[in-house]
Amino acid sequence: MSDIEIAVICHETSRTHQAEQIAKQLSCPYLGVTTSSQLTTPDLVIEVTGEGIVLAETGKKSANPIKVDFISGALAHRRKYGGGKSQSIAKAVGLNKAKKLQVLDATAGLGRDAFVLACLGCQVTLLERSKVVHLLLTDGLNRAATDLDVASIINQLQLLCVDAKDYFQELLQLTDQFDVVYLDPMFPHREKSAKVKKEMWIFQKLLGQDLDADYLLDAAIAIAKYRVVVKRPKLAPYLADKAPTYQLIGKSGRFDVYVNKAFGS
Ligand SMILES: C[S@@+](CC[C@H](N)C(=O)[O-])C[C@H]1O[C@@H](n2cnc3c(N)ncnc32)[C@H](O)[C@@H]1O
Repeated sequence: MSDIEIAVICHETSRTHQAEQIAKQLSCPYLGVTTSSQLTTPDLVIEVTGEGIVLAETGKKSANPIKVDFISGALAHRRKYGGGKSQSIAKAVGLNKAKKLQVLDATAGLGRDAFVLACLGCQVTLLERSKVVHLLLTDGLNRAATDLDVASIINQLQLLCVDAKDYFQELLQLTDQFDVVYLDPMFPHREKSAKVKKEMWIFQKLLGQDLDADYLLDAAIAIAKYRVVVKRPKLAPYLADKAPTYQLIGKSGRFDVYVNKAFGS
């Protein structure tokens, strides 16, 4: 992981207590009531705002702050018009063959893939090891849990702040708990979209690359009842250099599917 500097700020005095608590939790400084564009250091700030918790760059050029939003924007659009079980992610986890799946998303990130899977009926346990990302995701989940349209979907998600390597060790004693293990470790992005670039840049600045990702594959295969799905950029090498049983290839990304056994067997 990278060792970039991060601090907490808030937009209104009424949020001071919450911001101080978050700073304490993350063991980083609290810089008071201000905005990211008014600061030049540190590199990144967590902004506690009336509309939720945001991760942003400091400085005048700060744009596209990262915030988890399951209620509106791209994920709301995907929930309504995303194509249901004909989407690649649905086929990759096996929703064209099994109706209800228990999925372990071992690299939760901003929870977008997990949310899509929950919209399609999966129960998803999410693991996130970064305390900052876990904070953003918890905030997004809490806000969405009070929204009438998405609350029932959010109920299908359970988030844990843990390193998947430790969690996998515990699971080796309890086989068959998860039908599918889903992995989407960080990989340097080459997509052209400015927004994605900026967001990935902030994320890579915060997290670095997941250099231990190869280790996750064998452990995931050992615990998944039916299959492991790995999301990769289209041209990326296989995780752990291991060829999958088959692939689903899209425009910019692909899913590598490692089958342990057929559904129902
Ligand atoms: C590319 S992001 C995942 C994006 C996610 N699929 C989404 O839809 O938002 C990868 C995330 O996995 C987390 N991660 C990587 N290795 C992990 C591990 N061993 N245990 C838990 N989380 C991990 C990183 O901190 C990062 O937040």
